[in-house]
Amino acid sequence: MTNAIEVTNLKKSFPQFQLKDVSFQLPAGTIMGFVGENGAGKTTTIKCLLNLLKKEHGEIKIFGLDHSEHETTIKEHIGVVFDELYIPDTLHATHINNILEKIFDRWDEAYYADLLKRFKIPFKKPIKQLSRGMRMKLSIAIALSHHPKLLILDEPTSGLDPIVRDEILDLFMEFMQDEDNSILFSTHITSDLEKIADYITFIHDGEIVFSKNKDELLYDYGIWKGTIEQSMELPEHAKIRMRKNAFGIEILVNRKEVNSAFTLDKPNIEDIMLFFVKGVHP
Ligand SMILES: Nc1ncnc2c1ncn2[C@@H]1O[C@H](COP(=O)(O)OP(=O)(O)OP(=O)(O)O)[C@@H](O)[C@H]1O
Repeated sequence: MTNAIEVTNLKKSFPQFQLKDVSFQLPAGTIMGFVGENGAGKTTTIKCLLNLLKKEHGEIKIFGLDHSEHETTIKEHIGVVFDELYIPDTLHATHINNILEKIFDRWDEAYYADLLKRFKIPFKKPIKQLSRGMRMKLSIAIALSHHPKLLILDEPTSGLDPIVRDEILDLFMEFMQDEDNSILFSTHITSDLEKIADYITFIHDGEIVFSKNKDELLYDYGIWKGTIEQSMELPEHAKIRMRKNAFGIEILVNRKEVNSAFTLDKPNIEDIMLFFVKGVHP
């Protein structure tokens, strides 16, 4: 399987923040959720991928090509959505069509019009008069209308109600019907990822904690609950992170290393993130 994105040892520093040797691969034909708390480095990584920020070190390949050397070719095949629409807000959807058909060789005016109709976005209303949900849907329609092979989405569903989020997730699933298409999707809404992601990459304080197949991730970890004394019976090497709660302690464990006599709860993505961010080494 080829990779849509390959990031190797990416470094970027700001005065009070560093991306530290960020590496991950997004296999073509799959969806990766990119998660981490506020300020963890998701947008910085995405901006480096898109060459909107200059990396200091490392290698970034998109469709197997260096992202900077082949920037123009690559951008013809990428659709990008940020959490806001960075377009002058006096423009309306028809103006945007007239501009983008001159920029993208593969701009599909009919498909753009279809998406606007489907999302009930008015063709002739200035962007500033659209609701947040409508602006996001417009942004997604724009990203899809030159038939990209890769969508890079930075919190595309944040601040949207569950109905609109569901419509947008459906559209992403439709996009994935072409089996070469891929999505990198940064979000805080981990339940969206539980629905659609194949891989989860978790960044914490500028470092990748894991980048794993979602099903393996959810299967490999378990949550054990009990008292400190009872926890002594768990093998030390199985324990990953520990948290205290009102009733005792919870330990994130490597399920394969724990005897089946122990009862383990199934974690979700949010549980796993919380253990890594708030938990301590046992
Ligand atoms: N241009 C900049 N100059 C200085 N610091 C910056 C700049 N851009 C981002 N940062 C800092 O880098 C860190 C990572 O920011 P980033 O936007 O990548 O996080 P994020 O994971 O996308 O967060 P959020 O979920 O809140 O969007 C933050 O501490 C931020 O303040």
